[in-house]
Amino acid sequence: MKIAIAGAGAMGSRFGLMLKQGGNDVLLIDGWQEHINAIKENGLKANYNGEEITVKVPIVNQNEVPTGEQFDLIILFTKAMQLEKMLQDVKPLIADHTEVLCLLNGIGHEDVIEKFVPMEKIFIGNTMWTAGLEGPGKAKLFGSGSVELQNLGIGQEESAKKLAETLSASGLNAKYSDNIHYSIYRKACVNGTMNGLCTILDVNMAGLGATKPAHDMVVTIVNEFAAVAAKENVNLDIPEVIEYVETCFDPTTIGMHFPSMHQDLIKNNRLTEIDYINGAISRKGKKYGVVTPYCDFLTQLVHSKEEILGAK
Ligand SMILES: NC(=O)C1=CN([C@@H]2O[C@H](COP(=O)(O)OP(=O)(O)OC[C@H]3O[C@@H](n4cnc5c(N)ncnc54)[C@H](OP(=O)(O)O)[C@@H]3O)[C@@H](O)[C@H]2O)C=CC1
Ligand SMILES: CC(C)(CO)C(=O)C(=O)O
Repeated sequence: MKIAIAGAGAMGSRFGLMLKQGGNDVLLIDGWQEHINAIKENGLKANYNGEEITVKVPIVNQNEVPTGEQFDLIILFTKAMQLEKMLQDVKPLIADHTEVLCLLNGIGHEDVIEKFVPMEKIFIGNTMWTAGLEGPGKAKLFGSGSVELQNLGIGQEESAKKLAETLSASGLNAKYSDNIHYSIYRKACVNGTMNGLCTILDVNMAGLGATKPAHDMVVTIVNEFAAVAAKENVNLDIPEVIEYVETCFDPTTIGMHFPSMHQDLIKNNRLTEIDYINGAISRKGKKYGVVTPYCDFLTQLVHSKEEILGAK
């Protein structure tokens, strides 16, 4: 399959690497020139579950996407605030048959994608895979993960199932979800707790889980997400979601991971996706008349920290 990864940071590199190793024809697309140069010169390097590997994979700057090339699949893996610009830049690659899969964290990305891609070609989902960048062209990939996805367009279930099979054939452990809005809210509860709290407290997920107030904070935040989701007819099974969120504390699975928001702000001094996670719940809460004090406060704390650190 001919696949473009639009946004080849940590996660785009992971998916690109695994899909390439799985025999697909992969093109990475990104905007970070130093990273592009490093991959062009030395290949994509990765510490892959403890083993140092190099994979030769083509990469282009999003300002110079090849005209005349068409892709079967484009996987969107930018940060939420970069999504619209990326879609504008990759527009020439979107042919009539091109399927577009969005696996970004956060809520409501379909509103942006719909401006560029016909509904029947849009697939949305989320992932529990993790990844980090050690520097330009060098990824750190450990542990295992999963993907859930569904079609947005009516009658595209078979295409969504095939897409999940394609990802799974490269070891990405993908499955079709028959209620992706539920899955996205469920995953957003993971990010709404782990990402902001680990960033403010400067710990990994296992470190957060080892603190006494962690459980109460998780319970309160999940309840705020659930109250907002219910207004959109997504009825979260709150005890199950809390249990799911707290699996992230396990140091033997993904607990040692510093969430992507921590990587952004604390490691790389970059702005965060908080407005698309807890901030989205605050905004929706105001719209629906639901109070969300923890999400409001966490959003404010992360924005204050961005200002203090002069993040860009
Ligand atoms: N990392 C993780 O473990 C997980 C991340 N996600 C989600 O996946 C999506 C993509 O995240 P992720 O792969 O972590 O994003 P990254 O921050 O690794 O990459 C996103 C983009 O940021 C820019 N960039 C990244 N690092 C630097 C740097 N040091 N200096 C300059 N530019 C840089 C690059 O583009 P540009 O130069 O154009 O800005 C890059 O394409 C997000 O929605 C995230 O929440 C989901 C699950 C796990
Ligand atoms: C759940 C978690 C923490 C890892 O998949 C993530 O989504 C992130 O790092 O942003």
